[in-house]
Amino acid sequence: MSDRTLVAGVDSSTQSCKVVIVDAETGAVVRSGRASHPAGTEVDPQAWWDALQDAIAEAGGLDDVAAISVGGQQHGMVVLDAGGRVIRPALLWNDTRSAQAARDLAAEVPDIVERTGSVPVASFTSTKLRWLRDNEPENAARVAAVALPHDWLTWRLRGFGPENPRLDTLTTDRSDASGTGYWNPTLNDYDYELLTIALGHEAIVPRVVAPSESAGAVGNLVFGPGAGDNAGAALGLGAVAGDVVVSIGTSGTVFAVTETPSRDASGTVAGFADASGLYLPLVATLNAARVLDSISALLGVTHNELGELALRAQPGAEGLVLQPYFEGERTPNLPDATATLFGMTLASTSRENLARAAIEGLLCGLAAGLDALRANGVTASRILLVGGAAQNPAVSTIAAQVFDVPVVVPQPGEYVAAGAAVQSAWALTGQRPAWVVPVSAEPAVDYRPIIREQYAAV
Ligand SMILES: Nc1ncnc2c1ncn2[C@@H]1O[C@H](COP(=O)(O)OP(=O)(O)O)[C@@H](O)[C@H]1O
Ligand SMILES: O=C(CO)[C@@H](O)[C@H](O)COP(=O)(O)O
Repeated sequence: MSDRTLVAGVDSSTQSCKVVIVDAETGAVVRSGRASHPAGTEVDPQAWWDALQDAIAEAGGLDDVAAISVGGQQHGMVVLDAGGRVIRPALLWNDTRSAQAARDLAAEVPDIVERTGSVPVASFTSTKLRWLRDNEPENAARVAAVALPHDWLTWRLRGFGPENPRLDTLTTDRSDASGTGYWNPTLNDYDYELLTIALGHEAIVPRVVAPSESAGAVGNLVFGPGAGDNAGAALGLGAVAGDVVVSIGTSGTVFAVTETPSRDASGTVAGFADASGLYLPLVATLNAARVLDSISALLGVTHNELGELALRAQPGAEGLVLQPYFEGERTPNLPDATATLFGMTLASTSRENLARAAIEGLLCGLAAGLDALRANGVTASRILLVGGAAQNPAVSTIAAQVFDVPVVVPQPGEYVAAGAAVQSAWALTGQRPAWVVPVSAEPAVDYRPIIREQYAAV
């Protein structure tokens, strides 16, 4: 039997659950597993639990693992009754039904940006609680505790649930707490009054575990605090000042680790916290990797074939511009928007140009996010490009044409799960590990202003 110490990290993301088991000394992945989540913006958390069990089993189980930490999609509303039962399916970050509730909360609490660092949007948990209060009052009345996806999975893994409903043992971390809409990043604590304003009554919220602290142990298995997925990726990548992470998963996100909190009154930049004790100003779009899923399906090609088509077209796709608001949009805040294709002429309307317009459109949304971060004081020396769609060579090539700073593509990997594994090692040893992240591609800067100019024009 090996004498090396193994730690696990989980990413319970929108589309799937990923588990990595790594060498605590080096961070090298020893085993991994993955299982799909159901589609839709409303999901029974039991499906995440089942997927987690499957992914852990595929990763060879936890018998020889010393610590585990769970990262996950942010904001999802998991409401529990006094018996620890889930009251209704979770509303996910990309469910836009609470758009009006977000506007209502912003109007009722004029100093909400000072108090939470962010203008509320439909993604945030607080707006989902307000929607519940207004639309399902019987369910709202039963809410005894509110948790996030990573909080609930950690609690279940620690042996709690309807069979052992100790709501006071729920835990979270400051990165995920900061996305609820009722947490104050400056005071480093919940704003309980905002929670009550949202839900209509008081409720238990998970204890916020510090970055180096353990969330508990079961037998010999130590639990790290867990994190929101974007903060997890920042940890997994070891992002430092000057690094701006661009993640192209179900969501598109642009974020950086900063020493000071941000408060963008325009609502473009969310003033989140990171998972190391610092801050994580972040811009999120609703339309990212699935834009490419959709256009690949439309063209009847694989992702790689879509990339090949796109690279056969010229930058700017002969004027064809896809504004990819397939699921409404969060940034800009247009929850009811739909996608539009501009600039169709007989010459521009080709498969190659459509493939390129899809990649350019999703990247232009993210480049606008970079502009907003910069306007809020973030320095960008390079882009770290991650997430499912970053694995596509055409995406990184075109990213080097859309962003005006160098793009670095780390070795393909599950960086949210890797960040959770960092937390596991940190909780186990008391020391934050400094694992090396190899780079897989560094396309030369090839900035083509025409792409963003055309997009801005529509
Ligand atoms: N080579 C590729 N090109 C484009 N998109 C891809 C590629 N590989 C995976 N994807 C897409 O990436 C998405 C999954 O990315 P991931 O970061 O795991 O998402 P999430 O964390 O939101 O669940 C899926 O929509 C998938 O189709
Ligand atoms: O809402 C946000 C960030 O504010 C999203 O980034 C979610 O956290 C979901 O992430 P993915 O599952 O798409 O990676």
